[in-house]
Amino acid sequence: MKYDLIIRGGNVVFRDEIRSVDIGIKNGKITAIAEMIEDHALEVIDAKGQYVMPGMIDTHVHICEPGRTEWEGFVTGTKALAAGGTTSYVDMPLNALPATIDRESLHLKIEAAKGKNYVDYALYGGLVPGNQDKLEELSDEGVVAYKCFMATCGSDIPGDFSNVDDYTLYSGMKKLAELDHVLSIHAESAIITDRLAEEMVKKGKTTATDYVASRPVFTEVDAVKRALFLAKETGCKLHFVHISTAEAVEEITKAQNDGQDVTVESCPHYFTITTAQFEKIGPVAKCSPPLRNEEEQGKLWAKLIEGKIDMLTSDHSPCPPEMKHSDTNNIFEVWGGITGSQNNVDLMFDEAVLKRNVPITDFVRMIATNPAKRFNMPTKGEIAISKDADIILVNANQSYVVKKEDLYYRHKHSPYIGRTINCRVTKTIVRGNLVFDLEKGIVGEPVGELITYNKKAITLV
Ligand SMILES: NC(=O)NC(NC(N)=O)C(=O)[O-]
Ligand SMILES: [Zn+2]
Ligand SMILES: [Zn+2]
Repeated sequence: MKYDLIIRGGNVVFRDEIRSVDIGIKNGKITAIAEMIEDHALEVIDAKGQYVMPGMIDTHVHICEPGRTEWEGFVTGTKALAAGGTTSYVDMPLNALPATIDRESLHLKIEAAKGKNYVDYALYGGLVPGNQDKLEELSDEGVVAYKCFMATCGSDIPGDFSNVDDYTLYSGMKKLAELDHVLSIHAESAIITDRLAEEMVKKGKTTATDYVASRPVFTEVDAVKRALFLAKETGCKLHFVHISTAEAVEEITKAQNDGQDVTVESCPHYFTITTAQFEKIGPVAKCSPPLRNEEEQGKLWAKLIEGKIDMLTSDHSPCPPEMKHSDTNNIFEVWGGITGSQNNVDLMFDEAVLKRNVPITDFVRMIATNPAKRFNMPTKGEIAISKDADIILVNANQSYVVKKEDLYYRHKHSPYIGRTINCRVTKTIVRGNLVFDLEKGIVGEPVGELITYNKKAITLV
């Protein structure tokens, strides 16, 4: 048989246009794109009336396995990703125990992940105080990028992740510039936000709005500017994770225009939940940087519409429900992190494309093409001949309400429960394998494979 699978008659989203064509797939790759593929295939999917696009590459996911599998594991986490239209993700180096900060911990991650992923996955290495001499071995083992925190994220648990001091940030950047790797940064000023939080709690101000006020816009902008300055000094490539303010995006755009190699991501929650809504929804919507007010959110939307946001990610940072509970209703005491990866594609397609007329080609650039480019996945991110057949079908005329029982997460809480979304991912295909079908749910075995990027091997070739 010439093809294993043919996807027929969908509105296929290419780099710069949408065309109604058939896609032929053989051995996990796209091998034909034509108005009409005459041949037969083992399987045929009728995509008429639906958008056919590259699956999302969610480059910001915290799977907490090994060590904190009770928060989220590979099986549950990647079922949620598959059901939401993600075909590859990058796992963050923190929230598992140990954190992924050297060869040994990376090997533990790789072992723990084997045979449990429903979608393809790549790994981040961490930059933390004291591990500068481990960055190279992480690169040799195939991490696709590095991650550090400028905000406080320390815990006393041995093996856990910690944030960088300025020296670590500087010297880490120097080393990563040498290794020619991207450093991703959680950019918030640790010193200022920690002190503001302390003051709030002392005054008994412990609501969601008080929490947001303890992490003002300028604390994100300040950290972004400092990181950009050090990156200029060291020549390090940067990526800013979960940026929540237009002002920070502006600083990043300026640096890009100045020739700095820097990219920026933001997440669905910053576009869809305001501070006032956070106050109503409660702790499940707590994250850092925090959810902003309506005016800030509007400015961030303007940046997305202008094309200044390179990519969208979930920052899926799950935890057990008890960690989202405070007996005294003190928001500062609960876990900061949103469980949201199952609603990346549908929610943002609805809000950006259907409601705000963002071109679908721009949307696909943000969810797939740009992340593949930035995080070194040359076989992914586009519907084109010889690329991996990582494909999703989206029905733009199918509304649904997010229900707890439809979520695949280990812990079925999410700020989007009860929300109506006006489109739906109906099928997710990873390298030619159907892994999610709206009618059947998750199908088949966990086919996800590890994506590695070995800089040394590539330069030697
Ligand atoms: N430890 C975390 O997972 N933190 C995450 N938490 C958020 N975003 O609230 C993050 O990425 O910063
Ligand atoms: Zn973060
Ligand atoms: Zn995160």
